[in-house]
Amino acid sequence: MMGLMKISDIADQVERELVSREEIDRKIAETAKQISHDYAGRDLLLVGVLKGAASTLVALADALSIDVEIDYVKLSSYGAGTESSGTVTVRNDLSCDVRGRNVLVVEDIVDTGRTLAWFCKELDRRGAASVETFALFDKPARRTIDFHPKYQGILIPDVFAVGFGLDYAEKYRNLDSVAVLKPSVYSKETNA
Ligand SMILES: O=P(O)(O)OC[C@H]1O[C@H](OP(=O)(O)OP(=O)(O)O)[C@H](O)[C@@H]1O
Ligand code: HPA
Ligand SMILES: [Mg+2]
Repeated sequence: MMGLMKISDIADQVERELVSREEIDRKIAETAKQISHDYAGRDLLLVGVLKGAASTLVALADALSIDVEIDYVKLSSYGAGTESSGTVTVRNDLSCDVRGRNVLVVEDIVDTGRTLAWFCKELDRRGAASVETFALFDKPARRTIDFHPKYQGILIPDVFAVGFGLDYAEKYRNLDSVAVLKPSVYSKETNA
């Protein structure tokens, strides 16, 4: 692994590690194997939900043994804070037509479930042949919508997490594992 930021690089800001890099690598490898098996011989379009899913999508695509097409959509519901606004908006749309395609939506995290539930419905509306989901991290305690990704990720407790794509105020996405920040980080960053 090249120079991704590690917890030791920002030890002053981190309270504790939540998910190790080894656990992430294991989950990605296991899921990639399952997806390669499930979609063998079929067309597959991977859709990463920006910005958070970028790290997960690249890691997953690298671990697949089947050929796939890749596209991205930018959705947003959280803004700069730690609470979902409740409204999902498309900030940058897909560059392709999903009509008749098998789509696998790739996310960093499923939290309330609003983003994935909304986007899956939208893909159905656009005429996708099939729509499945993978979220690398899963916070079931926070669900407000009954949503279960087909490929289940690593379960995490009801705490705000950063790293491997997950941000706080657009920072920490390039941390190589997942951590909980010290409360002092949140109290300092009012308008930074
Ligand atoms: O299950 P939910 O409660 O909908 O939360 C999950 C979504 O929230 C985060 O995105 P965010 O809107 O923060 O955008 P980002 O990916 O650019 O950080 C995350 O990447 C998921 O897309
Ligand atoms: O715990 C989280 N961290 C960062 N972004 C998020 N979006 C939903 N939950 C989270
Ligand atoms: Mg975010």
